[in-house]
Amino acid sequence: MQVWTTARCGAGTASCTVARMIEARELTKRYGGTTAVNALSFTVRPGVVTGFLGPNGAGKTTTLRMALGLNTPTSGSVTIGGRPFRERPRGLRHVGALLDAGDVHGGRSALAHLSALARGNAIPRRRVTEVLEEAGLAGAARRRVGGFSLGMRQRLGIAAALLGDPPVLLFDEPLNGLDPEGVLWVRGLLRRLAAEGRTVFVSSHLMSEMEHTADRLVVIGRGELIASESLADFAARGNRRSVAVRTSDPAALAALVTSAGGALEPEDDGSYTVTGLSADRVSELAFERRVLLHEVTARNSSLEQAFMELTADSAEYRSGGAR
Ligand SMILES: Nc1ncnc2c1ncn2[C@@H]1O[C@H](COP(=O)(O)OP(=O)(O)OP(=O)(O)O)[C@@H](O)[C@H]1O
Repeated sequence: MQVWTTARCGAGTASCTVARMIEARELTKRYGGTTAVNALSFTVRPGVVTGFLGPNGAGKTTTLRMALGLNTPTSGSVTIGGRPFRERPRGLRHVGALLDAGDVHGGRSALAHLSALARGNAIPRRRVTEVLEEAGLAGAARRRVGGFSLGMRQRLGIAAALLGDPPVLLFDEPLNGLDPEGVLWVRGLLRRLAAEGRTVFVSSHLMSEMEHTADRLVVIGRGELIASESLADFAARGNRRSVAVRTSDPAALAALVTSAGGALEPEDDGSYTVTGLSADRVSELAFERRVLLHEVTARNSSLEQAFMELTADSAEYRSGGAR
């Protein structure tokens, strides 16, 4: 079903791109002694899904709230289309957002909630019906939101974000509480919104949620920028060219590896991990110097591992068993 009508602006033109960009510059937010966001700079462009990733407490919600003018930065700035969001006269028709799905009056029906938002933002009433259908809530439109499950509230929050047919969309953890069908729906929706030339910025603390959806990533830890790049570049960064090796002459292998610029670390199971060299290079070196290898295996770290490695030092909350 094609519900979108107003969000196109000659997608791809330079002025359209600028009008839809989210830009954070040295963005900082302190709460008393806690620095939630620290000198954060990044750019989010239209036409792609940008994942906003970070461990619990990294500062994602605080950043999104500042982008939406709900929190004031301590210093620095965040703009949408070159201006702070507060100065935007068109509200939901310019920027749609899902922040806290629970933040809806429980006594109202989904229909009444969306209708009130539509009235307040000069959005045609037919959009309410369209987004209820899009979110799979048409059958529950007249039910009180207080009786909604977490997943239904998420769907309602997403419907509200879509209501103004906005060219810029921000979603804070949109997959929370959704069933598998809902997860697939959101993934498809985010990709479609981006393909239509919109700016789609979506937060998550799980790489597994983003790796099938996002084209680019902004990764933060303890409020600071860790990476702002394509998914492929991020994966390559985490891929430390590690090679698992077994040998009966570790001293000779260590000398070879070190002289070639790599490093050798022993593992608990008697094998060794070589970093800084490819598996082919390790094999060649060992062959040239007659060092017998019993195993040479290239290890590719997954995106999840890359995320864990790069955010390990900045994760505020870790379970006791996490390494
Ligand atoms: N209103 C507030 N007052 C004091 N501290 C706050 C406030 N809001 C957030 N913080 C702190 O700022 C830091 C960042 O919180 P934030 O909610 O932005 O992180 P997050 O990345 O969205 O985390 P999560 O993935 O758990 O939702 C945390 O240490 C949090 O405790």
